[in-house]
Amino acid sequence: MSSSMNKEALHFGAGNIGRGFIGALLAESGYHVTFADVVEKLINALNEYHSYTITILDVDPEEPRKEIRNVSGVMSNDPVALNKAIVDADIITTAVGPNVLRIIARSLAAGITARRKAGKEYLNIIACENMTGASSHLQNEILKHITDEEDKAYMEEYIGFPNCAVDRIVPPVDQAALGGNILSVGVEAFFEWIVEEPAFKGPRPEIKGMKLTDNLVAYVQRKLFTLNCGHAITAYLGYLKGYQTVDQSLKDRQIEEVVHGAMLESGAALCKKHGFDFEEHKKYIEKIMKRFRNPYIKDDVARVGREPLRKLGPADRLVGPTKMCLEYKLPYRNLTKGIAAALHYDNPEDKQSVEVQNKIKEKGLESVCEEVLQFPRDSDVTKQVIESYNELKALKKQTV
Ligand SMILES: NC(=O)c1ccc[n+]([C@@H]2O[C@H](COP(=O)([O-])OP(=O)(O)OC[C@H]3O[C@@H](n4cnc5c(N)ncnc54)[C@H](O)[C@@H]3O)[C@@H](O)[C@H]2O)c1
Ligand SMILES: O=P(O)(O)OC[C@@H](O)[C@@H](O)[C@H](O)[C@H](O)CO
Repeated sequence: MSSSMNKEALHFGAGNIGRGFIGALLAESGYHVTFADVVEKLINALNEYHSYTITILDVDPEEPRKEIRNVSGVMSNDPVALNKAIVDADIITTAVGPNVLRIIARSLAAGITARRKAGKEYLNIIACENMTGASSHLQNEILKHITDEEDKAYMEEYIGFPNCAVDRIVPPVDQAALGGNILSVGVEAFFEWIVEEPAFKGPRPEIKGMKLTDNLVAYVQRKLFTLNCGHAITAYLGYLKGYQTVDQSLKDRQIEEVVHGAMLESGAALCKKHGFDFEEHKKYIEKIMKRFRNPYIKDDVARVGREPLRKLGPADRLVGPTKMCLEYKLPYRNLTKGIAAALHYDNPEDKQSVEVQNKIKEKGLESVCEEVLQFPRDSDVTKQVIESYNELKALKKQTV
């Protein structure tokens, strides 16, 4: 550690979760937080103001606004400055999106070599992304750039990659309406950050609001297959029916029923797999429905539905719980409706949506189910997805 009075955190991604959640917890726990990002105006603002405001978008928040201080920025594509930040760091976190982990891995590998040469010891790198095993994935990506045996041994001994589950809804906000600047961020009051205890190397960091567990997979899947599953289905059905936001979409009874039904289906499988109590799990679902309906949060369905190819991946929020239902021979009718809605997601501004639509046109739906969802051809689950897809076509015609 740099010194007990001056702890250094480096956080990749000065976006919504970076500023609105992880960076803020680190700063409130006494770290000086350096944000690394590729957006120059964000980095310039961080270096000009060294602080920003968080507004709590909720009913009667205890503390409606918070000032986050002791922050600065570094361009992620400035190798010298970034390397110094990696060497100086006592902890590194990320919230850049799962696809960007591969990109930052090269700089992290160079920084790890530099730490070894500088005689630095323990460091933990926590990838705070909506993905099972995000930190382990980052570790593997970093290892692809580490060829020196000494560096490999150093990384094995000193660099920890605890996985985590990260939960707080941080939507895009109208910063002018919040009376702030480019750094201002609006968040719901709720937050949960659960980190894999056994994977830490060296002393555990003390971070306000960070909870430790030795059963992380259960918590990541509980969150991804419940909240993110319901969120994604709301977004895709909402988009299909012409709604702008999550709360608007859920006022539609047809959508609400499928979303709630899908979360109950994934819940039944999660309880079988991880031993959660079903009654407790139902309360967890109700709380999530309430969070989705938060009238102070206007979360765009295009943000929640972003990158459908990632969200349709075999271990992600839609196919992952469906496979779990298949494993335990449980119903999955609403989940397949959600998958079908994602396959309909046709937003020219989202590159992955365009890619999915082109794939369907070129190869046909059944091939896409096989290639993207990794469901076998002619299986019952593929048939259900196709059936729901065709039903939703009619819905699309009614509403457009
Ligand atoms: N917003 C939420 O409600 C929420 C909640 C929980 C988890 N997450 C997860 O957090 C992650 C980030 O989501 P977000 O909503 O904050 O997205 P965001 O787009 O607001 O932020 C991502 C940031 O990463 C930056 N970035 C891109 N490439 C980079 C690079 N090479 N180096 C450094 N920075 C780079 C972007 O410029 C952007 O500022 C995602 O994995 C998401 O699933 C989001
Ligand atoms: O960030 P994504 O694209 O994986 O998913 C979109 C939303 O579901 C997500 O950002 C939630 O708001 C968040 O996971 C709440 O904790």
